[in-house]
Parts: sequence; C-alpha cells; structure tokens
Amino acid sequence: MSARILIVDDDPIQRRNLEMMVLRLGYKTILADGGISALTILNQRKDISVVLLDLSMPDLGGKAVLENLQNAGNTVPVIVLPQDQEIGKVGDTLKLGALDFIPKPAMFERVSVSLLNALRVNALTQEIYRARLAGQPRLQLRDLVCHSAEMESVIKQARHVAQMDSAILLEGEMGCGKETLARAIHLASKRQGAPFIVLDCQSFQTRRSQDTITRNTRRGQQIESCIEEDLAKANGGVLLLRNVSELPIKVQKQLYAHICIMHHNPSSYTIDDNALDIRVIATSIKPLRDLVLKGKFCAELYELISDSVISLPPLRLRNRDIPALAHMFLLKFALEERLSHITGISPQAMALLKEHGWPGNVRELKNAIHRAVLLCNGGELTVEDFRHLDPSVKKKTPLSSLERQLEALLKAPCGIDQDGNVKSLPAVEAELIRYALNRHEGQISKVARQLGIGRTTLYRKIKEYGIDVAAFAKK
Ligand SMILES: Nc1ncnc2c1ncn2[C@@H]1O[C@H](COP(=O)(O)OP(=O)(O)OP(=O)(O)O)[C@@H](O)[C@H]1O
Repeated sequence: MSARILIVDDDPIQRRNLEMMVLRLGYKTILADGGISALTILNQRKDISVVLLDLSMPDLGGKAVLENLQNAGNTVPVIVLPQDQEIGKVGDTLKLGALDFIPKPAMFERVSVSLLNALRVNALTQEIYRARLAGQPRLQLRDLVCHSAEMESVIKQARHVAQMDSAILLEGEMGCGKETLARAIHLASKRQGAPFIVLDCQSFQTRRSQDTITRNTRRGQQIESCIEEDLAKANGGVLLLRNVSELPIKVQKQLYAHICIMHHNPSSYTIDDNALDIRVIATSIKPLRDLVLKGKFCAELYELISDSVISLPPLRLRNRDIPALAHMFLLKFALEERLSHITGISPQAMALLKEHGWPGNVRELKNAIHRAVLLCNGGELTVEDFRHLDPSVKKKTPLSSLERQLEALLKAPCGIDQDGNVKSLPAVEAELIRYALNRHEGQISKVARQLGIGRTTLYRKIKEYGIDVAAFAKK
C-alpha cells in the first residue's frame, strides 16, 4: 500500500505543485491549507507517513506546528519548505524535530530523495514502536497516552510519586487504567526490577470460609495465609491491593496491623525470618474517603495507604485521548491478528468513538477496537465495524448546577435508610459528625460551630462513636 503524504501550505499554487510531484512519485496525498488544519489532521489520522511543511503560514507557522508535534510526542517525519530568505531558520526547525528541508521552489529530484529517506525513517520508527508494543507486556509512563489536560496532570503526579517510596492510592472508575498506571509507576521507581504482586481484594468476597486460612504469627497477630504469601512474594517490590474497598473489614484490620509494623519497625517484621520491605499501592473504584466517612472502610488502613492519592478521569472526560488510544489498540490488534493491512480508522468511525459514553472506560475501548479489527473488511475501521457498540450509551452533558445540588443532597446524611426504616439517633449523629468533619477537613472548631455544640461535647461524641479525626484532616 502506498504511503500517504500530508502537504501543508497556505499557497494553493505551491500546494498543487507539490501534490503533482508527490502523486507522480506514486504516493497518496492529503492537503492542509494552514498549520491548524495540519495539526487537526495529524491528531485524527494515523496513516500519514511524512509531512511536507511550509514555514510561513498566517494561522500557525511551521515552527509552531513542529513545537506542537514535539509536545504531543508525535514522531511523524517532517520535511520543512523554507523560502530563500528563511534558510537561516532551518537550524531552528531541525532542533524542533524536522528531519530535512527542501528549499522553495521545490525540485522534483530533491522531493523524491528527501521523501524516500523520510519514509525509511518512518518505517523504522513504526517498527520500533510495534516491537515495543509486542515485546513489552508492561507500559511505561512515557507510553501512556496523555493528550488531554486531565491525563497530563495524572502523569505529572505519577512521575512525582514514582521517585518517592510512599504508599499510593489510585482511584477511578472500572477499567480506566489504575493497574496500568500502578505498573508504570513501579517501572519508573527505584524498585523497578523487583516483584510487582497483585492481591485481588475482590476475591475475598467470593471465598468460602473454608477456603480462607487465618493463622497466628509469631508476634501474635492474625493474618490470612494468602496475604502472608503475597507479602512474602512482594518483598523488595510492590504489593498492589487491587480494589482495596472490597476487602472485608476483618481483613482490613489484619492488613493494617501488618503494614503498620512493617513501616514503623521494619527490622522486626519478618516472614520466615526475612525482613520485609514493601511499597503498597492500592486501587479503588469507590471513593475510599467516602467509605471511611460512612464507617465502611477502616480509617487507619486508609491513612496508611493514602500517602498520595491520584484520581484517574473516566474516558468520557478524556476526549482528546480517544484517537491516540484507538490507534494504539488498532496497531496492537492488527499486528497480533496478522491483519497489518488495517492501518486507519475512518473519520466517521472516529466521530462515533468520541461520541460514545464508554462506561467500561479504556478496557471497553480496547475490546471494541479488537472486535472491530476482526470484523473489518478493508484497510480502515468503519462505522459498520463498531455496530456492536450500544448507540444509546452516549456521553452525558455536564451536570447543571441544579443537578449538582441534587447530587450533593443525595450524598448528605439522612435519618432514613435505603429500605425506608428510621435510623437510630446515635447512628444519625455519628453520620452527621463524620459528614461535618469531612466538609471542614477535620477542623474541630469549625465543626463544633456548625453543629451548634461545644468543642468538649464534640470531642466526647467523637470518642464515643470511635471516629478517627485524623482521617479527615487536609492532605
Ligand atoms: N493508558 C493506557 N494505555 C494502554 N492501555 C491501557 C491504558 N489504560 C488502560 N489500558 C488497558 O485497559 C485495560 C484496563 O486497564 P486497567 O486494568 O489498568 O484498569 P483498572 O482501572 O485497573 O481496572 P479495574 O477497575 O477493573 O481494576 C487493560 O487491558 C489495559 O491494558
């Protein structure tokens, strides 16, 4: 299949001349009349092999286009087209990642050689990328798609925490990439060569009591034997508590006791006489702090595992990431299924992907692309290949302020439970105190004032209900 060349020039005559030459060389073309339309095309299509780029354009010049591509991590080879008086600027464009330059007016021979070299570079880059995708089961932080501001901020936080050795809590909807991010953080940390062990906390929900063996350690604490095994396996590396909110309260308390000793007195913490040194990373679909407030998650364990909290946005709020993720999955599955002739996604199909609500997030997108690759009859995925997507699952418009108020109201403490039964007064009081502590980030004076009681009374009630004020303090 012939390569596609993007020709970017605001002058229609120059554009036409270049197009004629490129077509004569047997390549396909796509034309852009300015820098902005060039960036839009490059953002949406992944079948462009080389860009021929004019330097002076009224909307966005060639240098700015190169800067944008560099920031977005786009490695498509670019050949710049300077006028005589712009030859002095070529050095700057090469520093910004341009591969070559063709002085204007462009000569056929020069275009031919320069394009051939650029296509070789592109083929090699693609080959390396494919090899990385195929050979490397784990993605690194630099591989994670982050074209949206939301993900950019997540990756920035992740790079920061990777350098530390403290516990991390990753929160976000199902399938939005929490475990993927946890592994990438591990690979960027000083523990990178050490084990990364996943403890699936959900599995405790389905275990029958005879399947769980609780044993007493030499220090007298109880521990589920499977946790003890995972702690031993993770020594020196990371223990990932996947969906930590699903751990039964009893097990949460055991785990807290063990991590506590490990952190505060590492030399005394041994399993089979080996001192343990483990970084804990936890993931949760449910907001853990809310569960602590409702008394449904052990506040002490929350404190231990949430030195840093990173919230991953759902895919429907990361619209700008969808094209890049979709193309990445397309490349992966086309390679795996030996269907490498499928190289693109039609603009209509891409519009459909951007419109979809993705309740299953990145996992759902990945599966959708896999199915589409298997259904595809041509060289690009079309709307027809995504016929299995439920058209009623569209992105929701952002909540109006009235809806937000209603949502807050529904989350507020209430004296009636879900079955319509009246709750006991102490239960309502405890719930209200937790709510106020959360709202005022654990500031006792403010909470007492809001509740209309004295600080001493508030302290007494906090003690009575076993509320951990520290869990509400500002992080
Ligand atoms: N940034 C990404 N780049 C490539 N693949 C990704 C990315 N994020 C997620 N995925 C893929 O999406 C799928 C779901 O990701 P992951 O398991 O990390 O999500 P999760 O939030 O931990 O899921 P769960 O909530 O079910 O535990 C995986 O197959 C993963 O490879």
